[in-house]
Amino acid sequence: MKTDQKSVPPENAVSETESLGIWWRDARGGQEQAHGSARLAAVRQQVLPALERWLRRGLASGLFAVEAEPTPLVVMAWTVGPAQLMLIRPVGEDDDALTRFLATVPFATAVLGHFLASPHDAISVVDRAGRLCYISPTHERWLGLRPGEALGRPANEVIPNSRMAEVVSSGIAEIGHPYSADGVATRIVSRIPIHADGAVVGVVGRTLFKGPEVVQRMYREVSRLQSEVARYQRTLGVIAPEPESLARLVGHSAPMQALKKEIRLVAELDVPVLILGESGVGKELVAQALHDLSPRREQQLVSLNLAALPASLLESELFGYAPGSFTGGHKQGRIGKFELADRSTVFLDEVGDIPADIQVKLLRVLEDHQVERLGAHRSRKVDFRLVAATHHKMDELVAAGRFRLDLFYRLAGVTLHVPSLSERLEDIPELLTRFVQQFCARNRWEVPELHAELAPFLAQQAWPGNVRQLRQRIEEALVFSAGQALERRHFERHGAGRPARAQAPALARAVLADSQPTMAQVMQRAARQAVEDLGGNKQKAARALGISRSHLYRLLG
Ligand SMILES: Nc1ncnc2c1ncn2[C@@H]1O[C@H](COP(=O)(O)OP(=O)(O)OP(=O)(O)O)[C@@H](O)[C@H]1O
Repeated sequence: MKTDQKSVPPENAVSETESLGIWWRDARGGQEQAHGSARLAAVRQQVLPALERWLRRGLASGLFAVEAEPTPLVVMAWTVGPAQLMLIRPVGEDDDALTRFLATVPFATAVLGHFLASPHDAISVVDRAGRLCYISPTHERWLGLRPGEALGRPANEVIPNSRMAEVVSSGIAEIGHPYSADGVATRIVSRIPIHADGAVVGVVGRTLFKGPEVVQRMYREVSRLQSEVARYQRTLGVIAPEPESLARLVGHSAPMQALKKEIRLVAELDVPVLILGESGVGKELVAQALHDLSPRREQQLVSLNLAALPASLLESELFGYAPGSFTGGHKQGRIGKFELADRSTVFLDEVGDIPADIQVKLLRVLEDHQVERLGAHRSRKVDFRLVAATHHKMDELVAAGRFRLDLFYRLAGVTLHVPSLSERLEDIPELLTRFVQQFCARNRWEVPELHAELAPFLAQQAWPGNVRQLRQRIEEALVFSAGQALERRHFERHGAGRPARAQAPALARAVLADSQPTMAQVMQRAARQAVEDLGGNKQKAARALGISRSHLYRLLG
């Protein structure tokens, strides 16, 4: 055991059983008195040097330990006028923690003093009535109090939002609570009830001034790490294999990543989705992905292109017809797309082209999911999810009175916008590689080398037909590359500088023939010319123009 005193010789030992003794000295007259154990006088030689040291520090009172056999002694000392008074007692095994602390730590009072005066801790003590009986200087300064000013006052009058009185009543400690004087938690507070004889006699409050800064530092560090993890997760999201349906949608440009994220989010939900975007951007692939990632994926997606059908057929395709309801129909009647899509998704492509009378019927079906076949007198409830797509600007159609606003709201529970190729030219290298690989796989070709200048060259071209047109141009170039390395010249075989025109000669001719046509006129003329050039084969004409068949039908009128 460490003390500031040498060991007392055994003959001067104070036994464990000896009781408290009082020693008194008149500093001026040197007069001494001792009361208590007769053997107390025997430790005088050990106690006095410790007392002198304490006196030299000029303190009015003190606590110190003195080593003795068989037990150490605790000395409490006071200066009263010119006299010094000491209470001396041995430390026993049953002594409380404080006494043992005092007896075993030679600088025990300095430790206690540190706690009371620490700039990082504020201490206050209330009695059982919740009145302040001690408040440390640090706490006084923080609260703007003069020394001793708050003593005897209720804690909740002096300390904003104090809970000392509550802890006196409950007797339950509150450890490490955030404390706020004015709504912003800047301190950590512990309130500890002190029990004596089975009752709460007071509460010690301890406010940590340094703690919150540490907590805030940790919080900042955790936030930094969290955002780092999120960044890695985002990166991994790109690296990790995508679901197949999303992988079919080639492209990792920022707009495509955003779109894929939205698809994942929306797919799960049973809301109608309207997919918007120019012709050939991949709206159908988006619709398929929405279905494949939805809870309805076990069933087949049911699709219908509304622009590719004459109005007379559209109604029966959508809603079906009852047996014998019209001449030329199947005898046993026919199920419509909505019924076919029971527990699945129905995808209505080119929904902006739907005739007005069918818009009304469609609205009715969307409102209550009741489908009535043509010529039938009963309707049937069908559990379908609707996904629709259009290249039209729907607000313009609605403003022109060509599309019902109420139907638009029904369709567009959520709208997804598919970016045009010009908005994501950085996807061209990936699209080029994918389309080349797919073409070669289909035709059992070896994948040719792709010239380095190819992707930048393609990115410089205009792609009014978007990805569909790009794909068609790549496949055409592959055909004429005859298995050699794919180069720019394979895209320029028509001699035109711009592949967008070169692959659509009819369109180029139409543009050159008339110096002032509107774009719509140019497109219309090009469509007619292409159909004529290709012997009336609309499928081939659409391919040659780099547009969808439905788009071609629209142009032909
Ligand atoms: N991101 C893409 N990744 C791979 N292929 C794509 C992508 N976008 C479009 N395509 C391809 O382009 C062609 C047209 O796609 P799709 O039919 O989905 O376009 P769309 O927007 O529905 O066109 P439209 O409005 O003319 O019907 C398809 O061959 C499709 O595979």
